[in-house]
Amino acid sequence: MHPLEHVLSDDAAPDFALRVQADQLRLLFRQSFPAVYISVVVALVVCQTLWTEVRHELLLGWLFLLCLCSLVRYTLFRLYWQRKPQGMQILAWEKPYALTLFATSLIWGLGILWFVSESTPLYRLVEFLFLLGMSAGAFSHYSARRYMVMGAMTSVLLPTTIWFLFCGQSMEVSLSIAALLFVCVLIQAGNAMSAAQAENLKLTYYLEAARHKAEQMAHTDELTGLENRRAFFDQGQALASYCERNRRPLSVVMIDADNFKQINDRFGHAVGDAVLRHLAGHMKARRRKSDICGRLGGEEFAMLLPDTSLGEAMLLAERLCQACATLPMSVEGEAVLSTVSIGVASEGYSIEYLLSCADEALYQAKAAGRNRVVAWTNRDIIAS
Ligand SMILES: Nc1nc2c(ncn2[C@@H]2O[C@H](COP(=O)(O)OP(=O)(O)OP(=O)(O)O)[C@@H](O)[C@H]2O)c(=O)[nH]1
Repeated sequence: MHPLEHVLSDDAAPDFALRVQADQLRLLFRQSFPAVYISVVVALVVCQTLWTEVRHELLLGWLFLLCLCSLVRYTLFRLYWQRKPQGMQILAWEKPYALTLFATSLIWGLGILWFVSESTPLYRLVEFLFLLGMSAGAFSHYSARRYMVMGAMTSVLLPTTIWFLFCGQSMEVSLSIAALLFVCVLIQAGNAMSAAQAENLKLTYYLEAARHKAEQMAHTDELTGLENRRAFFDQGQALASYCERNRRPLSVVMIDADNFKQINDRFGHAVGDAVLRHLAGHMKARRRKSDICGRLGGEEFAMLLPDTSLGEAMLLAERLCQACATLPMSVEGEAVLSTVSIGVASEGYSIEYLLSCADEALYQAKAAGRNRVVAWTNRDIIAS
């Protein structure tokens, strides 16, 4: 288990292994493009060096094959930059990337093997040095994906190394043993690098997810998923300022569960919590995107409605009141009904003042027998 895993719930932790794979592939596309050119340039140098040593048609045939494969790889990179695959889409590019990489590496490995078999010992040494250089290049370019670096290095180096090992010449055998050691060391270093990089990426994802969760927790009421009191006031004030600047109406609806203590006493606190979530569900079902719905504390809720007149807010409040009174929650086969009393106000642009008006109206609704909506006006209080 990762040390940061305990701060994340299961749904907050996406499939990090796949994300690592996708990001490593993205890194490969970014860092390995120069290898397409370098491979062709080095191949030209090889041909020039071996021009007097190896048959020309063999050299040119090999160079042609290598250029063709490099062209396919170049096209792959161009397509990748044009399409810019997002998120996990990039995983579909892994196969063509790996196939073209292994094809290029094999052309190198088998081509030099052929040249070696036609060359004098001095040229064999030169050819082998080219191979060592190419496999070191593969290490630096493809280390982001372990199997790619191993595949590329072994395809380049192994054919000639094996040929050297069994050709019976002492210098070639020594070279092949040195090359095998070289490959082992590079593979081990490649494994360590790739694992460290994967661990770093995972750490970044965990920190990202933990920060996102902390941000959510800071403004969300854990029980109902609505905004908490602080967020309601913070976001509410910004919304109120916007309405004031644009001379738009702003209303607040304050909701309080009726006789909630009795529900807790009769069914227990857990059922009481479920009833609060049920009430919050009714609010969520009626909110517009621009509305702010919050739990102010205990069994008291509020909705801040921009662009909404008192009459429109009354309509919404009455529907909400009716839904709470007619759509009970089922607990172990028994219907649990919790009515609500609601106070509505549309008076100015101060959240504190709006809430105090709505609270006054709510108090009147309770006093008048609960399960009703009362609107506050600056003239008088009007009951629906
Ligand atoms: N289950 C549960 N109960 C809560 C929570 N917060 C507050 N309460 C309870 O809500 C009840 C509120 O009781 P009162 O303030 O007397 O109000 P009421 O019983 O709804 O009566 P009226 O508001 O006058 O209709 C108390 O028993 C609190 O313990 C909560 O998060 N979960």
